[in-house]
Amino acid sequence: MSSLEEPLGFDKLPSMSTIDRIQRFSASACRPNADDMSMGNSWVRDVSKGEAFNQRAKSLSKNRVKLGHVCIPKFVKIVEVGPRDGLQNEKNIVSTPVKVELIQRLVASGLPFVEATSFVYAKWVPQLADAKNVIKAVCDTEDARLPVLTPNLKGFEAAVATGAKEVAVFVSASDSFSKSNINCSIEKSLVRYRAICLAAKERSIPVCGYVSCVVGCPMEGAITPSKVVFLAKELYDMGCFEILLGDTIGVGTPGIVVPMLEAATGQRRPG
Ligand SMILES: CC(C)(COP(=O)([O-])OP(=O)([O-])OC[C@H]1O[C@@H](n2cnc3c(N)ncnc32)[C@H](O)[C@@H]1OP(=O)([O-])[O-])[C@@H](O)C(=O)NCCC(=O)NCCSC(=O)C[C@@](C)(O)CC(=O)[O-]
Repeated sequence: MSSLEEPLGFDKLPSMSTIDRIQRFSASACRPNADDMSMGNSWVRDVSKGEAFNQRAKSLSKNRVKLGHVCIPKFVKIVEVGPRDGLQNEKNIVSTPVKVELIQRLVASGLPFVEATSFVYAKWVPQLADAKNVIKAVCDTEDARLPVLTPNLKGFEAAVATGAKEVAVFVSASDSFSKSNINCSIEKSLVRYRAICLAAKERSIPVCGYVSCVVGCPMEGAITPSKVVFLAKELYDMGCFEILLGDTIGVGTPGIVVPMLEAATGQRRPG
């Protein structure tokens, strides 16, 4: 067993009293600062885009504290995705009022980020066909940010017209997964997301960027970190204020996730 695979004993965890309660539970605690929200501009002002991405990635990797020989993050940002990722796979369609209540209860429980729904093709994802009505009902929520998934400009325009204040784009590190999920190649999806980021910038709408299948794909198998690094940089350069790396099918182990994260945060050359 390598040191990375050793379980972290409870005695090594910081006690909850050492973590400020307000910091843990307030929505603003995890809100990106003005630079983070500015669609990447502040980081590309003085340096080339490649250096900007590396600098940003390195600064993110400083968010760590050492406990014995184990490094853990100083804080963990929780993004609750149940109303979107959870409900999109439900066999029975959940009614709009129940979805709205679910979002409101999640926010009331203290979660500062709740992914509310997605603006996708209803024929493909009928469970979320009521995205407009859900967003109309919750868009004035003040205690949390409620991003929505938008796969193309059509989805982005519909989301913003309905009242969404933050959107997310989602690229896959596997071309096969991309084709089966959004019916286009990785390259074509990046073209779509650039268009979304441009439109979002004009309206000061923050865009976060998902990379899915970061360590494994159900069709292509193992995914190399270099693909993740390439896509994270693409998303960052087009203006995403935050990059989320998803182990979509849950095949990650420390042995493969850690090298991928080190590559993505600029601490090692991607393999
Ligand atoms: C991306 C598309 C739309 C392309 O779908 P397409 O068929 O290639 O699109 P198209 O442009 O050829 O248009 C076909 C029809 O879709 C409509 N259309 C086109 N765009 C939209 C839109 N935005 N909203 C509503 N309708 C739309 C369009 O108007 C047209 O309607 P018709 O004329 O036939 O009636 C489709 O493939 C789709 O909706 N896919 C669903 C993808 C999805 O929701 N996947 C699950 C979420 S991703 C995920 O779970 C991973 C993640 C994020 O969680 C990360 C992780 O877990 O790691």
